[in-house]
Amino acid sequence: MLFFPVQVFLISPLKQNATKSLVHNFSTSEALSACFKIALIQVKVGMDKAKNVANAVKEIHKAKEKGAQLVALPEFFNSPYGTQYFKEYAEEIPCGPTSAALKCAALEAGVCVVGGTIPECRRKKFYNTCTVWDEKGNLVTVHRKLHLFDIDIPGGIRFKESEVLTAGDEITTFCFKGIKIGLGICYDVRFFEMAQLMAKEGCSMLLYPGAFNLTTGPMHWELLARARANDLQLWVAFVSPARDNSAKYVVWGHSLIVNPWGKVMKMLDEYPGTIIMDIDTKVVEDVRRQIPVRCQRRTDIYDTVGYVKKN
Ligand SMILES: NC(=O)CC(=O)C(=O)O
Repeated sequence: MLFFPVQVFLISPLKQNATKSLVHNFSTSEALSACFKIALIQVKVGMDKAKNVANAVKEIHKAKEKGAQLVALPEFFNSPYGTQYFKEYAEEIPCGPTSAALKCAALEAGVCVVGGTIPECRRKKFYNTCTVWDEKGNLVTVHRKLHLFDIDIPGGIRFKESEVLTAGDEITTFCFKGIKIGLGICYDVRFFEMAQLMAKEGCSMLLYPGAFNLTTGPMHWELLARARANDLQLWVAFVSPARDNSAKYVVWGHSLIVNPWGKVMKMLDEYPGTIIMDIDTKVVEDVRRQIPVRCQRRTDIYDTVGYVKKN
């Protein structure tokens, strides 16, 4: 087998700006300052889908009572995590019951809901999909997990999402109160290039519903959140389900928010809970002004991303 080094430009289908071919300098006029209150809801997920959804809806309303304006749920909040469950729990978007419940919760509470993820069936394929609803209950966007979680760590964990799921093929950002938020799902966070594209698009925050496990969680969960926040100088939030030790896939929990300095501002343990936090995107500007790596890049040396293409 021959391997050829190939130089490629980072060009990607960005939903908000599909026609824009990306250059490698960060735009300077992108981020408007805004303050908002975010809630990250770490719920326990069981076998009963209706109960999982009702519980999430109840927590959305509680977060609203605490002043939250944007409420985010975890990965697979309506379904247990496991390839054996995805087809059974899958729904069409937006006409399934989970979409209906999220739409209604967003409208009744008057908040933006980032609906974690659910198994989605679409044209005979299955996806791991995040929906975003505005405070009027309109579906703003969907993100389908781009990188499927296929790993094998002997003595640790083996998981193969691709046995059942199909990967999405678009990068997704959306606007909330004038700022751009980038969406990724769990394993997506390991792929720096994806996060970098969203930062280049002008995101001030990256939000990842995720469900790491007891092997990778302690090693990489906080590390990855801080790495993305520090490298890209933006807010990063991860939202996990709470831990259920009787589940086949035991999640790490530890939903967290990291500021653009790379500092963990709030982190839960493994139990159900909610993080409520004021997000000020002015911090993004402050960090970027004080440590101006974005305009110090030696793009003359590394303007392109090299990879090795199999032929
Ligand atoms: N569950 C995932 O998608 C990712 C994960 O657990 C990991 O990257 O580790």
